[in-house]
Amino acid sequence: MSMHVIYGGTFDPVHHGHLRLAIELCDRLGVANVSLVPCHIPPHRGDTGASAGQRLTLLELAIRDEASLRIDDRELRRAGASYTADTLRQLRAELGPDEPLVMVVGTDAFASFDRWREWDMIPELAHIVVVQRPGPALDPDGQPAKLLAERKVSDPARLRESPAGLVLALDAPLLDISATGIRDRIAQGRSPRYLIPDGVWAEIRRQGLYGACPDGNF
Ligand SMILES: Nc1ncnc2c1ncn2[C@@H]1O[C@H](COP(=O)(O)OP(=O)(O)OP(=O)(O)O)[C@@H](O)[C@H]1O
Ligand SMILES: O=C(O)c1ccc[n+]([C@@H]2O[C@H](COP(=O)([O-])O)[C@@H](O)[C@H]2O)c1
Repeated sequence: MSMHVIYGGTFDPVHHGHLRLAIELCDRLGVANVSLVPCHIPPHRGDTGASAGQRLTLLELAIRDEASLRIDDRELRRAGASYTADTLRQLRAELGPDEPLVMVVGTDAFASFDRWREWDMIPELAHIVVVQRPGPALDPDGQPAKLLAERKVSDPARLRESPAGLVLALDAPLLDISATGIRDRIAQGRSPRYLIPDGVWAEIRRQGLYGACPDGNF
């Protein structure tokens, strides 16, 4: 039985931390591809530095030569805030009731999982892979930690045994890169090279995104 894996984010801009994790997920979960799902209007955060269309263009440039990475632009085609429960419901309707569906989040995003729209529906629709990122540990008394404790598995193979409902805490090596750090760097006139793909940086400069100077040094 195949398994569908989605990795959602604002990707403002996409960076090598995201891309490396997506490749690592293919290996660890044993899937041929992972779908990156850029959000249209991110819930629970302020305005983005680049528009949804610009973030999509950067993502397309980033994965152009990588067959195992796909873009699922369904959130960009929906008006309003991009709620993950809506995305998973749409995907579940397309995949049918039996195919395992997996959603990937970093610990920073999972820490506030109980503030997501219809969060308690999400484990009914998908498995959750939580990837450890540097930062504060989960509040042991909070709902996300409870969900993890109740549904935790450590073997990725378990995800193939049911369509939804399990939480896999994945200890993958992560690159210490954040989109915030990249936006700050660019705004200060410093180079983000080797943190993001060269094609993404060239496009950021071409469009003058995040305060980049189009004529500046590569
Ligand atoms: N370096 C990284 N390695 C692995 N996962 C990451 C990394 N950076 C972000 N993620 C995860 O990718 C998803 C999307 O992240 P997002 O687009 O918000 O990137 P970000 O770098 O955290 O951005 P920002 O700094 O703007 O918050 C989240 O689940 C987040 O935890
Ligand atoms: O559905 C929600 O209420 C919700 C609230 C916060 C974040 N999310 C999703 O979590 C993913 C990571 O979010 P972010 O802000 O770290 O890019 C992204 O796909 C968001 O759409 C979803």
